[in-house]
Amino acid sequence: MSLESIRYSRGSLDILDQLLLPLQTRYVKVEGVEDGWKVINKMQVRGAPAIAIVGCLSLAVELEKDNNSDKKVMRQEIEGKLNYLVSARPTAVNIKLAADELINLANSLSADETVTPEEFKERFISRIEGMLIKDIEDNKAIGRYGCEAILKNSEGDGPVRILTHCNTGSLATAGYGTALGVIRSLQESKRLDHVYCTETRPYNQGARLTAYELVHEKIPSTLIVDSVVSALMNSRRITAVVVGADRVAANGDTANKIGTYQIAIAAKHHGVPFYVAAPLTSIDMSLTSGERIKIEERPEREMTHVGVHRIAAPGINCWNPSFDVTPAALITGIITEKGVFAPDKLSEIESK
Ligand SMILES: CSC[C@H]1O[C@H](OP(=O)(O)O)[C@H](O)[C@@H]1O
Repeated sequence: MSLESIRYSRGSLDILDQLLLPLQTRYVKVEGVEDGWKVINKMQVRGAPAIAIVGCLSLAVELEKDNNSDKKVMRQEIEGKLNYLVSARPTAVNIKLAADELINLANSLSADETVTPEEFKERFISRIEGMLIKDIEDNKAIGRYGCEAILKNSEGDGPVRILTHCNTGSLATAGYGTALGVIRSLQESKRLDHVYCTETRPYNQGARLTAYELVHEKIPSTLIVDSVVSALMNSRRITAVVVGADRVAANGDTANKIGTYQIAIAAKHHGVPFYVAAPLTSIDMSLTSGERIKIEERPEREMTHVGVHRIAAPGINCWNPSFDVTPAALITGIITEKGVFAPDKLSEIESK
């Protein structure tokens, strides 16, 4: 059973505070959209799919308590709250796509005179609840397709070694994970020899979260410092790199956790296949290339301190981009719930 980052029932939402992991397991109650924005912006919950799901669920719990009976007012408030939630973190596209879908739903429910205010709320909240279930189903499909592709692409039928970056597991999604879902599928197929996970400075998603998930499930793994990646590829046979995504542009350029780009360069140099695992909700076909992806810059304190302890010299300037963009040319395949696609073939997904 993988870790539960989101606890939801109609009218009630609690999230696992990932800033406290792995030393403390504490859930934080989310009573509405204000709370939703805060837990996303502070990165108490993080990961592109989880951000979208928690943001929308925070609206669902708020709407469940709302006794408003004017559909037009509800529609207007929903649009404003969703646009507010999207502003919590700019790079991941999932919450923007979810907001667009829900605003369209609210518009059609409001315009349909046969729909009562009670039905409006019920159908709107049910759509959001469906996202929670669909994300897990999508991740299981990503896991299967990714496992199949890596085994097909590897030499012989021996066990494989995977390198991953950041956290893309149950703590970044509704469950099972994207890149970590591929790793789980390889483990279930008994073809996984070893996983190497990077620390992923400065938030340490790898050291604190991915390592936590891997140890929790007894998956054979080793933690490495971010700067060891090239030395690892040079000294160990790495079968493939599998990472997640926050926003994939139409040409396959992919924004992901800072450090992903240089791992892709090292993989190219060492002839290691480099896969991005992401649901369709992470693909932004409105962007022609990765140049237009907004890269979030986070507070320098996340670099200069570990907890309350300062580790960087006072007064030094800091630059703390939270993501970088890996060009499509460095990506072997994009693993989605519809299958694995070459980066320049994303437009074919719709027809699958
Ligand atoms: C399921 S992939 C999620 C994606 O989000 C992470 O970023 P953050 O921890 O800042 O939300 C990282 O880029 C992962 O690949």
